[in-house]
Amino acid sequence: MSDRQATILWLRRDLRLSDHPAFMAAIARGGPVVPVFIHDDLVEGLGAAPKWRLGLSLADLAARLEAVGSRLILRRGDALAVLRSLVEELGAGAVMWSRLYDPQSIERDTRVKAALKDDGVEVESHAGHLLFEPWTVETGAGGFYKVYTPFWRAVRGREVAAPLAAPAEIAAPAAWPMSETLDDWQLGRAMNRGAEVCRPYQRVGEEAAQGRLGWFMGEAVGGYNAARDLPAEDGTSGLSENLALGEISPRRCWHAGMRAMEEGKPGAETWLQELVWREFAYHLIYHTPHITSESWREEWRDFPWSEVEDDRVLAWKQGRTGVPFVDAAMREMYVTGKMHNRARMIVASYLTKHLMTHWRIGQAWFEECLTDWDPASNALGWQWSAGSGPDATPYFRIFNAETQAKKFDPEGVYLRRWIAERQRGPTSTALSFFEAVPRSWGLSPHMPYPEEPIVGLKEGRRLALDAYEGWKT
Ligand SMILES: Cc1cc2nc3c(=O)[nH]c(=O)nc-3n(C[C@H](O)[C@H](O)[C@H](O)COP(=O)(O)OP(=O)(O)OC[C@H]3O[C@@H](n4cnc5c(N)ncnc54)[C@H](O)[C@@H]3O)c2cc1C
Repeated sequence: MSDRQATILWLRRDLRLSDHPAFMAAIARGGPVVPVFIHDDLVEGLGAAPKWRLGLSLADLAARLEAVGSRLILRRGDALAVLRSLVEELGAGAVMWSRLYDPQSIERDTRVKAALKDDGVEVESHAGHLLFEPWTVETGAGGFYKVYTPFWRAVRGREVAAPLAAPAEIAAPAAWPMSETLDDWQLGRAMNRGAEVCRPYQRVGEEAAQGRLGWFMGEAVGGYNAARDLPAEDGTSGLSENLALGEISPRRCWHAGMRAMEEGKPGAETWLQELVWREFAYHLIYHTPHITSESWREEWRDFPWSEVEDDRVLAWKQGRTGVPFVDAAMREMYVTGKMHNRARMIVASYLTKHLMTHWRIGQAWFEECLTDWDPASNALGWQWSAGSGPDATPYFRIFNAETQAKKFDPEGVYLRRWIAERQRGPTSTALSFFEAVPRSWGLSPHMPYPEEPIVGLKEGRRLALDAYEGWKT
């Protein structure tokens, strides 16, 4: 065995053992494999909820690795500096990782790859986070897709390789390098008392994710077409948190969906289409990285959105706008770390249209609060809702939260679940919002619910349309 046979596996958003091409490639090199997670500036910059959720995932992965005789090494610092020092300590000959596609990760990974190669280290980046690498899907004219439906048509018939099994054994180095601990990192610090409230809603790790996928395909996908629009129902897969951190691979999801489709389950194709929305979001973030920070359509960059975080924006964040559907959804996110997709569209519409506030403010708040936060899907979701993005809903399509509630929550179950103030005997779920929020917000379930919306639905619609007309001309 050469003295450069050890391989470092740099884990990031691929926190699983099965269907992990980079892991298998590291094992195939034949020497010991040292899995490492680096707490660098990108991790430091995560919002409170996704950072806390990452910590739960790392703890789960560390336990899984130990069960197969391996370990998860934790190090804090600049990624290149940490990898260089581990290469030196271990005498490692190679570093491998699964690719990421957001602009910050690409910038970092390109720099790290070039420097390690200059040092004479073998470096390989592998697929694993997506079904289709963004540069492999091209329009007839040779460009990238800007519209979802032709993107879906281009990929739906493609061969997707079957998921790989988890390694049964991972060779360990003669001596494990020093590791920091998750306790040292305190990834949940910014969650404060919210962590305890939010914890029961998290389905953490590979085993839980695969179990949920099995449940969804067995019990729920058949009813997905109708249930996916009903925020009070448990009618969607709930796998976004697992996909965001790579606790489950999209390939595993794809194959499960395909099997359900072949079995004639009615919602399966729609579900696969949703999975491909995630791919589309990554296709766009790769080809047009400005989607994360600027209105994707250039002409929208001077739209008169406010970027001031005034009292109305605070009311939106705190679930106190006086528009029950909006408030229920914002509270759902604060308590569970997730929000139903229809609710995401409604709160985004209310912020960017009724409150005439820039989508970036909403994007940043979601980044703070979502345990399924994903750089690509969040950016696309916001720009789609605001009207500034690719294949976006037209700006003048303004959701009416009241009509939406009547249609998709006709019995008011979702509203009662989340808004305590409007009830005599509120549920513990509704009350838990007040246990999760910062004390500094000064909220209590005994406060009266706002009598009037901060901006009425009709009034806000008119203001938004007037602003749009004025801007267009
Ligand atoms: C303003 C806004 C912000 C959003 N931010 C995020 C985010 O930060 N992270 C995130 O994962 N999703 C985001 N979405 C997309 C969507 O709301 C969630 O993916 C979905 O609610 C997750 O629930 P689920 O796992 O039960 O989905 P299912 O309905 O079971 O769908 C299966 C999977 O498909 C993908 N998917 C579904 N809908 C979409 C979509 N519209 N766009 C992209 N991928 C999709 C997800 O990975 C999801 O897990 C956002 C949507 C909007 C409108």
